[in-house]
Amino acid sequence: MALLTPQDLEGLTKQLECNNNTIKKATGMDIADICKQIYGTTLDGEKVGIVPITSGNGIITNFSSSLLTITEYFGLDGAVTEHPDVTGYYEAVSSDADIILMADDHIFIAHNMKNGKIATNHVCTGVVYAEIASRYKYADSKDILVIGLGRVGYAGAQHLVKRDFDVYAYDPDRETMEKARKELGIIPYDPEEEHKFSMVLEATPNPNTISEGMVAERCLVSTPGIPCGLPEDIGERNEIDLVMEPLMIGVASMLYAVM
Ligand SMILES: NC(=O)C1=CN([C@@H]2O[C@H](COP(=O)(O)OP(=O)(O)OC[C@H]3O[C@@H](n4cnc5c(N)ncnc54)[C@H](O)[C@@H]3O)[C@@H](O)[C@H]2O)C=CC1
Ligand SMILES: N[C@@H](CCCCNC(=O)[C@H]1CCC=N1)C(=O)O
Ligand SMILES: [Mg+2]
Repeated sequence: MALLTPQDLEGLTKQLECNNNTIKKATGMDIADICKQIYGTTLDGEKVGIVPITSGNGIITNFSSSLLTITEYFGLDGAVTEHPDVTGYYEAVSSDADIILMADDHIFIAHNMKNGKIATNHVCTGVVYAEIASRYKYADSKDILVIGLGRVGYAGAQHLVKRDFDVYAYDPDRETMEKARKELGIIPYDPEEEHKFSMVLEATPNPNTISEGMVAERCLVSTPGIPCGLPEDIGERNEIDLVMEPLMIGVASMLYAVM
């Protein structure tokens, strides 16, 4: 499980504004519209309790404050609890929070105390980044490439198959590829084939996972993967729209998912 670093979270609001502009240009919708489309829900100033968790690698200095920024960006009433862990959870529930946000090193959840709905960051991130890629206005077909079929990528591929896209995928882990081919019906991407895509979802923890042969002249690369999988030179040469940021889009998806 690749963990965020405080550096990843610097200038978060700026990163979100920049990505929202790219998303609007590339899809005609902003992040809130896209989340509303995915879940059929809206946000209405809900109270959000953010509970720091000290387990495992411990508290990431600006993680909770980043969540507070995100909840406020989407018009919700967020608050970070004074204490972490069980004491913090008790504080949030006693303060009548509608939604609890908290993460250990493995799972990051949004839990709606009023309707019981619960959502994880990795599934919500996969789904929202997949949805963004799939709404590219200049797509040349329903072909979409998914690079990385881990917890995030697999959820994204599943969402795209459900939405009737022709989902090609690549992951070096053979078992994962076999599972995705059998369970999702994805088409294994063959690098030998000269098949260039106008929509790419990348969800790997490695750089340079996107090669020249994968991207069409005009392409939307939607990637939650950290670090960026798109090599600098390809990004400059082709007309590529890049949607990439470390946390906010996935959290927006979690909030809409539990309404
Ligand atoms: N931006 C955001 O909001 C979020 C970002 N992340 C990031 O997304 C990335 C993926 O997270 P998870 O799915 O939880 O990780 P994971 O470890 O479950 O899955 C990663 C997958 O990528 C595959 N992979 C590695 N190198 C590859 C390559 N060259 N080509 C194709 N596939 C390759 C691995 O075989 C593995 O199946 C991580 O960097 C994580 O930090 C995760 C959650 C939210
Ligand atoms: N326990 C810590 C938070 C740990 C979050 C680890 N999870 C990640 O880094 C995932 C979430 C999005 C991308 N990676 C705290 O409360 O400060
Ligand atoms: Mg995100």
